[in-house]
Amino acid sequence: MADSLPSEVSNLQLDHFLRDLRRGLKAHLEHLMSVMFSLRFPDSRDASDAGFDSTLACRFEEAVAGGYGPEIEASGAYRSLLARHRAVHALAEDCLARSRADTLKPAKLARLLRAVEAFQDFADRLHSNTAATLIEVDEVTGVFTRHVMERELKEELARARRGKIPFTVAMADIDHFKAVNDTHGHPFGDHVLAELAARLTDGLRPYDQVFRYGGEEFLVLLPETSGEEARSVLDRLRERIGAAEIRDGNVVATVTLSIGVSEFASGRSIKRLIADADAALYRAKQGGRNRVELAERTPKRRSANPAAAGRR
Ligand SMILES: Nc1nc2c(ncn2[C@@H]2O[C@H](COP(=O)(O)OP(=O)(O)OP(=O)(O)O)[C@@H](O)[C@H]2O)c(=O)[nH]1
Repeated sequence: MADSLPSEVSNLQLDHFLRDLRRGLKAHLEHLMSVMFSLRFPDSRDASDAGFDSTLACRFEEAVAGGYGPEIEASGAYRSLLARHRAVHALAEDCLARSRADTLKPAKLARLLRAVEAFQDFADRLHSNTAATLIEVDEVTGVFTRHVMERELKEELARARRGKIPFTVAMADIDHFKAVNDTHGHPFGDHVLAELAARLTDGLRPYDQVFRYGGEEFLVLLPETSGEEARSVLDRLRERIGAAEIRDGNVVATVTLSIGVSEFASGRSIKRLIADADAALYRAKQGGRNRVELAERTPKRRSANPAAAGRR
């Protein structure tokens, strides 16, 4: 899909593109469902063997038709795919509206292409095969694992170096998550992780990426974004997340996030970028949690004062 969209597009082409996107999603979800069934029922040959009934198939059809009801039960991967699709779709609709009003800028279209590529990449990975899927997509939250993160960061770094475009990474860590597990149990804790991953994905642009970094920690990659911009976007998102309940049956909780943000600067390695985001996250925790801290810009060269450089 992404490859076939030229840089100069007509409204008709965009209309077709949107239709393809919907069709593409349907195919992706059908595939995904079969993967999920083979994961859940490894011994059965097909879905009917495993007692896969039409209720779920109907819900699936509804989801594909665009009525993503909150009642749709879904794994983290499924929800993540829907969240990503919604975001790509909204961006595509926006491009179409702008194109009709003659205000569609090439940069916006380039972002749409990027978002579609990221969406397809995610969907393809889910479908590729079970073993790869388990390595690349986190089972609990449905977002990419560190395995994919490392490759994506390398690519972003190369892109930034080529085009001198800024990008930013953020480390987001759930506050007092141990208490959530201790109070409500581990399964609810898993639900919180999945919900937060979906809310982060939903609240960001479709070409931003959320990865599960470890336990209750997520790494967010924001291409073409300065540290200041990322800070303000993530601060608004942090506020929204902290104000919304997370519910699973009768169990309800609210959780907050502490976030450390670090902008790429030339000469910095990925390791350093992450370490800076981590240090900023530590400051956010120390400062009382439920806040966003921006890493200070590190000098390009080694500081003339080694003691100062060593403190970071
Ligand atoms: N349910 C669930 N819990 C997890 C998972 N991975 C890590 N955890 C839990 O995350 C908790 C992390 O606890 P701590 O490192 O003490 O951090 P915290 O309680 O969030 O406190 P602060 O980060 O200092 O605000 C531990 O209770 C882990 O068991 C997971 O996949 N599922």
